[in-house]
Amino acid sequence: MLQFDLLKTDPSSHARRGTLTLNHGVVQTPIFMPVGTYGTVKGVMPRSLHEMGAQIILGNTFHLWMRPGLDIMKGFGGLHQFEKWDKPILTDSGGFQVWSLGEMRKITEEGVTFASPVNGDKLFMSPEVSMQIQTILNSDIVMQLDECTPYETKGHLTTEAEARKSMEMSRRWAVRSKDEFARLENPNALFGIVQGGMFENLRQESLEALVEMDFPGYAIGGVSVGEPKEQMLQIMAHTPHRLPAHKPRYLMGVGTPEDLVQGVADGVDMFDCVMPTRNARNGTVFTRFGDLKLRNARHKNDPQPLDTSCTCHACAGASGVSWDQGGRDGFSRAYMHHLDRCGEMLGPMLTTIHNLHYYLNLMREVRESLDAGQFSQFRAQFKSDRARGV
Ligand SMILES: CNc1nc2c(CCNCC3CCCC3)c3nc(N)[nH]c(=O)c3cc2[nH]1
Ligand SMILES: [Zn+2]
Repeated sequence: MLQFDLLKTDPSSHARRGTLTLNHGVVQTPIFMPVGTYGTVKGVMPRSLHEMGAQIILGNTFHLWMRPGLDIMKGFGGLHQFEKWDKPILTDSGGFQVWSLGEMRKITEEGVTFASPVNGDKLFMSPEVSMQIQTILNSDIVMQLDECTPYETKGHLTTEAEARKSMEMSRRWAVRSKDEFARLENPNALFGIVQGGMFENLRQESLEALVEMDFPGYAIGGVSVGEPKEQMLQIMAHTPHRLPAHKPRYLMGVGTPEDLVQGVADGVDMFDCVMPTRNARNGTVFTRFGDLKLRNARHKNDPQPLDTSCTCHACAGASGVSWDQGGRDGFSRAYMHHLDRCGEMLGPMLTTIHNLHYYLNLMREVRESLDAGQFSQFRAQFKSDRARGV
């Protein structure tokens, strides 16, 4: 089941404020969705995800199919019980992940054949198989199996003809995904995925065909695949606001804090990205006033927390009072720099909590500015804060 209620639209952009009601709960949009590939948001306990305000997290069909496998998933009645997350979950169809296997796969109209990266077994993924797996996972939002059209292959830019071929196969796989989803009587929501590469005419054809099929929600795929930033911004400016206003729009695999705010302005409701979690593990920290590299010696003796405005456990400790508000319970940059230098596991645990809290809090501030009709003022403040430097 899926119910999307549009609460407010911003007069000076395509930004909108909404509420998404799913089987496992209600999600306020615009929203950032933490990525939990193997059934865990790496290094973060579900209780911490609740504390930082995570409303929906991502799982991955491909990875969970490989390990722990469908029998175990079936035994637990799905991913919620297995990973002890009781709020909504969105699963990707596995297409993008199989593509990332590179040479180890063979694509035909029927589906994708590939060698398991876990034990080398020959495996086959089709729209039907992907729907069967996602039904066992019982995710609240299911993604169709699609082909993520590459931006370039071995230095050769994807041509319009190649992008068309790929987009048309994804459209045929959308039909097969929808038919199988219905045959399985899955009570959750299936999203169609718009493809078309960097070609606006193909994006238009793709979205029109998917809208015709009347999905409960839509994703924009095929971006953040190594294309120049301005090309991604061009697709963001073209496609999201042309999708049905009364249905949720999900931009896959995007992006930096700036990309998220721009995406909201372009009419996007949902985002996922590995940046906050992956960058946290290599000591790159997002803050209101710019990004910082923990490894840098300038942090060696700095008593301030990662972000002086932040109320997360790393920056404000148990009191939750930020440095700027007089709080002194957070960990210092000096300590975080030390943990990074020593390779201590507490380091990535704390930077992950902070980075996720930063992304989730950014979206909370976006929602509040939309509620107050202040989104354009928020964007100006966000831009100047981020340029201030840490
Ligand atoms: C990082 N850039 C990017 N990601 C893309 C993704 C993956 C989005 N993230 C999924 C989570 C990661 C692990 C658990 C699920 C894409 N997925 C699909 N199905 N199609 C795309 O065109 C597609 C395109 C994408 N571009
Ligand atoms: Zn913090």
